[in-house]
Amino acid sequence: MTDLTPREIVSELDRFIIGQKEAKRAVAVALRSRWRRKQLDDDLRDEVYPKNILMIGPTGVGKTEISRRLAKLARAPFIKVEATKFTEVGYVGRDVEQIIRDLVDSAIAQTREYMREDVKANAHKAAEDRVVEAIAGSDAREATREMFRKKLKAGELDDTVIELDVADTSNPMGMFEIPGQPGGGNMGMLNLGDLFGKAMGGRTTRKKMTVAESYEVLIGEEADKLLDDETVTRTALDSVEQNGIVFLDEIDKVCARQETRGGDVSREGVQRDLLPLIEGTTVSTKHGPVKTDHILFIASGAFHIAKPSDLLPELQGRLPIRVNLRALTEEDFVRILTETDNALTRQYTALMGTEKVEVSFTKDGIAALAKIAAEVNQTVENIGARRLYTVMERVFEELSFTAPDRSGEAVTVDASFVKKNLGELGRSADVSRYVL
Ligand SMILES: Nc1ncnc2c1ncn2[C@@H]1O[C@H](COP(=O)(O)OP(=O)(O)OP(=O)(O)O)[C@@H](O)[C@H]1O
Repeated sequence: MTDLTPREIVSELDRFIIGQKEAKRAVAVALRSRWRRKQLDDDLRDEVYPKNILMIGPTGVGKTEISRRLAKLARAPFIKVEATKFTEVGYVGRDVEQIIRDLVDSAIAQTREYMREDVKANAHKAAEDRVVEAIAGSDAREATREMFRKKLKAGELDDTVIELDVADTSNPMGMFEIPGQPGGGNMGMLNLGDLFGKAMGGRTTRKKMTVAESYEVLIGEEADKLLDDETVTRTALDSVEQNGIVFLDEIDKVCARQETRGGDVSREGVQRDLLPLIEGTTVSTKHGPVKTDHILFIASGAFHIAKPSDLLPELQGRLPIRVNLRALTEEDFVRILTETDNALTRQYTALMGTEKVEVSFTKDGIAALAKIAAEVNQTVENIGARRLYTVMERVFEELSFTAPDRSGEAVTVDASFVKKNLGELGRSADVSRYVL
């Protein structure tokens, strides 16, 4: 849970996403509403429902990215699901509950990660003891241990190879489905490795590695020992119920439009199946029941053909906040390429830097990249900012391959570099359909 104000949340999102102000504001308010709800008295708190959002906009303009970044900011469990998945053959109504089960699984992994961070200091000490013991032997005198401990801290032992008993995380017994268990899917699955692993105090395996390598492994292992599974699970379940975010993509594709019949029946069925989750229900998972009442749902779709008003009225009512995201322009592409913290120009420069090739971009080089991306989007198919990835990959193809032979060189990506590496591709819709 974060106590950032809406303005602060938007400014954090600005670091990664260009434009789309309306959507950023909406998610910021939704997150702040959670914080406000937490401040209320118990009885009122249960009455306040999340401000679920419907994001409307073409593909690749930042809908998922905004939601994912928001979740990261709030340390909230997050899952993205395509609503159309449930129209596939073989799916039945209750399968939508799997969304919550998957959310729980990822929350457990995430919670463990965060809690690991918290216990790391203690784990560090325990890992150090194990390394020293592996080097000095278990019956070494305290003075000897101390001497090794000092060397260890100074990094002098990093390349020493030691043998250690570490937890065996491989699972030869695999997953075992218990026949006749109701609920299907994961409910009836038991991980025998988990079961026996715990019952028998964990299997271990003897491994050779350098001290430097062993450290990370041991810290992870020691941290896990300090964390008890029950606390992790309890915290994760609570986090899902109070902070969870479900991103439901392609919701427009499960709209039943009035003029069509047939296949649409199953689509409306999917909406009906999803409804209880959004309205608030209890889903049973192998870790315990989860109430979905306060999970934030962000539904999204292009709504090119169907309209939001084609959604089931009950569903419309549960997605009260509507925001439009606009298609991205050439100018947006220039900004996306340069201004965000994770801008592609930065990524490529850093990646080539690992080969000691110094890449720099000129203004006209970036303008050329943005222009081509915008043109191909227009002539072939508009896939939004995703086009930048394919264009960049193509422009860098040659350099990516030859970089190891060009160590020490400087490469300037200007308009002519872009032109040279794309050749006629950008100009021909027929060719770019396949390569860009
Ligand atoms: N406005 C933007 N600013 C910066 N990067 C963006 C923007 N829009 C999209 N991107 C980048 O493009 C990629 C695709 O965006 P995203 O996954 O958010 O698409 P989307 O709108 O959710 O589309 P879809 O509904 O098809 O999943 C991401 O890697 C994202 O970082």
